[in-house]
Amino acid sequence: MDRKIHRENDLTSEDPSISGNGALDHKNLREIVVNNNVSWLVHYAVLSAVGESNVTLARDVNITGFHNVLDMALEHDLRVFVPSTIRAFGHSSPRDPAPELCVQRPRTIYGVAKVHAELMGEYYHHQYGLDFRCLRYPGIISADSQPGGSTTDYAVQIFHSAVKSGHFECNLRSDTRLPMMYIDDCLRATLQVLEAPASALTTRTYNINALSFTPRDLTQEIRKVLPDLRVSYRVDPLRQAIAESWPMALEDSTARRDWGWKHDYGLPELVQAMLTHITPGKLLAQAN
Ligand SMILES: NC(=O)C1=CN([C@@H]2O[C@H](COP(=O)(O)OP(=O)(O)OC[C@H]3O[C@@H](n4cnc5c(N)ncnc54)[C@H](O)[C@@H]3O)[C@@H](O)[C@H]2O)C=CC1
Ligand SMILES: CC(=O)[C@H](N)C(=O)O
Repeated sequence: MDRKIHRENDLTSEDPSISGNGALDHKNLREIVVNNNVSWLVHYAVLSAVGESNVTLARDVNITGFHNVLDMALEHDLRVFVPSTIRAFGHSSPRDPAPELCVQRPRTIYGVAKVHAELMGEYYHHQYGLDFRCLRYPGIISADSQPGGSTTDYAVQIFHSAVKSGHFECNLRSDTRLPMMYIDDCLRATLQVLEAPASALTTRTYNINALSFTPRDLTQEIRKVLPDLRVSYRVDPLRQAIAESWPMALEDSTARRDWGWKHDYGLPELVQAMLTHITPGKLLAQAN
């Protein structure tokens, strides 16, 4: 990519070049675009798990914020990438696997906003020629960021607990299978789709899949390294219901065919990478 990818900063950013509401601040967004010679808008800003408790704000950030991005893209001839999610599906979607094109009736403001983004991006692509690209991410597993309360976060928290106390209390049933992906695969897929020639793309919203596992599968794999790990289950009925409305896997043959998507991390590699990154020293530093 010849020009910069600029990350919109969040509301609490200490970056002096950014002020106000990030993605909601049209003037500020324009300044960033112009001053940084931006060519791609990579739009990650979102209210996810917390969105449900403040729907008005979630609507502003997740829907109005994306409208700002679209307007800016047309004004300045930019290309747009936005991630979507397994949350863009719902109870009435096929679950194993979820195809790229199917019924999507999510019941959270986060999921509804993501479907909205998929459709608006595709509309702008067909109507105005916007180069819009979107990947539906599975649950992303990363050692770098602390779990923020999302339903897939158990699969991050378990590593921190395993190293810190040797005990993890899981809020999902042991047989709940969800699609997941290690962060390195996610970032590589994102760069790959940004760099793919437009002529290779047969759709603008792609599913990407890596691995699917249950809390029990994950526990067994971690125990190969940390045999003393104890896991107990206290199921949160709300979370369990949410997880059961999501796909267990995503059908991603189009991405594999169009731009060569292929994940590197299976379950053993993911566990190895997470435990390598989460050391007791790091956990101590985070606690202080
Ligand atoms: N983490 C995951 O498992 C998955 C993530 N995704 C997508 O990836 C993207 C990043 O996800 P995460 O890092 O997990 O989310 P996150 O919730 O950790 O981060 C979202 C960021 O948006 C920022 N933000 C909120 N309001 C803003 C505003 N008005 N202007 C600018 N920034 C604002 C927040 O401060 C936060 O830094 C999101 O679009 C999410 O939907 C999709 C599927 C799975
Ligand atoms: C899949 C997601 O978008 C997120 N990680 C969540 O669990 O809500």
